[in-house]
Amino acid sequence: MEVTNDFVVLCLPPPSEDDLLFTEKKNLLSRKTIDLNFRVRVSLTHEEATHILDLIVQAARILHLNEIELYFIGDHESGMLNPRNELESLNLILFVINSLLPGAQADEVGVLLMLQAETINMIKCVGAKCDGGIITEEGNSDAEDRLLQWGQDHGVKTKLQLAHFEGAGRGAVASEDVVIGETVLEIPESLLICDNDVYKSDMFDIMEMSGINDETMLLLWSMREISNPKSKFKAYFEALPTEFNTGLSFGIIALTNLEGTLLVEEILQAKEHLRNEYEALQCKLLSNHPEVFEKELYTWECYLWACELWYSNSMKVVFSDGKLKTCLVPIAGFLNHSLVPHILNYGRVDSATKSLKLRVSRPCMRGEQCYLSYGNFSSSHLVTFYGFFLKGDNFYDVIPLDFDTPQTGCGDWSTHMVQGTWLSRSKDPHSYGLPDPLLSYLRTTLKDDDVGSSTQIPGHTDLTTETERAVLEMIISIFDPMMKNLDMPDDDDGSENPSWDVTLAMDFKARQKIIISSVLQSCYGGLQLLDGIESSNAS
Ligand SMILES: C[S@@+](CC[C@H](N)C(=O)[O-])C[C@H]1O[C@@H](n2cnc3c(N)ncnc32)[C@H](O)[C@@H]1O
Repeated sequence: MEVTNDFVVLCLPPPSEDDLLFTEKKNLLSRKTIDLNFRVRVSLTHEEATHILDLIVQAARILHLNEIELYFIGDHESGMLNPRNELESLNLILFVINSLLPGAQADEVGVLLMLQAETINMIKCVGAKCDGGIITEEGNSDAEDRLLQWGQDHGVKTKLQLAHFEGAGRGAVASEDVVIGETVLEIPESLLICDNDVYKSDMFDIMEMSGINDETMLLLWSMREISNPKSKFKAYFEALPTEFNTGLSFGIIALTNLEGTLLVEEILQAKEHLRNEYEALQCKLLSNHPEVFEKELYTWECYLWACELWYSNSMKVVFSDGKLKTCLVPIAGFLNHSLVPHILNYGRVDSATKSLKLRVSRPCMRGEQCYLSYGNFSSSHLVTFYGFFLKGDNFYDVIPLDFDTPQTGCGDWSTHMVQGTWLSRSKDPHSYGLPDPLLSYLRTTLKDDDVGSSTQIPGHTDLTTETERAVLEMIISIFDPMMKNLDMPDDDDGSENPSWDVTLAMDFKARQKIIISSVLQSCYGGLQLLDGIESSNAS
């Protein structure tokens, strides 16, 4: 800690050089003239503390940007971007404050406590926007009870219990109040299901000789292990669902309903890839070693089930030996996903206790569903690999745009994209809810050089109505056909209650239409704005 008489200096860590967005973050901080060292006067009033905290949060938000967030953040915007970024930012600030407190002088403690209380308050406000889900059933099945008991017998410590939630299957509920930073679930490293278990099995040598990669080995191993009565993980396997209902299991009517969306391509490509892999395995391995790979355990259906299990339930964890492994995590596998999660970062085994500790980044009250973040996934990724998507705003639902003309002097973005324009935080009417990098790319590409005939936009010396019109019309020309494709009537399966996949496909398509329609509406609104400027200029 650095203490200078009347000030406490609160330092946020600079962007890491290992961060792929290191340069972009440095540049953004410098464009916004944000310094990461904040001199906080010890005699601050509450109002002044709130103001300085606001500046600190703005800096922390930049440090936690991912690529999509960086694309959409405008240079002139402020305020919360999305719950994940906000929770990460506020937790970093809390960490910095908490690490200053033990060494603080008496007069510094007051201001630090004020900042700490305000940060916790902000974290609670982010959490208040989360829908905890509706419990449809309490109490567990025998298999779930056996798994929880097995966990307890093997050193799992938890403040969670199970419940069933509407539309989400099982989920975890806090059995007592859990405060920020507290561990809600602790699992010994030895209970994580990973490649170590494959290495110990009699299948390993055959698979290694056949050149099978680690992830496929895990799939093949789990396909047999699930029916091994002596498996160490019997209780885990017995508590798994018999069907996963992800996009990979969509039937033909559901896929037909998705026509016109990028999701249909994503699912078909993923499925084709898996089918090819399976067929290659059959030639290479399954038919040559029937004594190990028993025919009835290694059907295409079983292979697809195992893929769905690993895609929807696995986690990437750094083990105590420093190796990053994909693993199945008993009991943690009951946690559902949210865009306003309690557990954000869980990817490292604690080397002191040799256990994976899942800590909460926002409080979880007794009886409340405790959520995990599976990652910054779009709805299409969630549908394909997890079989659901979230009803609220998903910041990662973007529509990529391909342009032939190369970039010239308008940032380093190699691809462009849009998201629902209602998510834009820009107050400038000439942003039309669209991202800055896309607008500057199109403005440069479509610039009208005939300055004489152009009408300048008031307040924007560099913008003319002609160029703006060309930009908006270009975007409309891309999104109008997309909307028409999606406007085809839905093809339900003829029953009053369409099957789960058809319902999910129709819901997904409806969401895509809302996003595309928001882009079109914003562009048409922009054209009207330009009409108004031109007509007032003419009169
Ligand atoms: C890791 S498991 C979580 C436990 C799971 N609900 C169960 O009953 O076994 C992941 C699966 O849970 C479901 N899921 C997770 N989060 C969800 C959410 N927010 N809404 C609906 N379903 C969700 C999806 O089916 C997903 O594939």
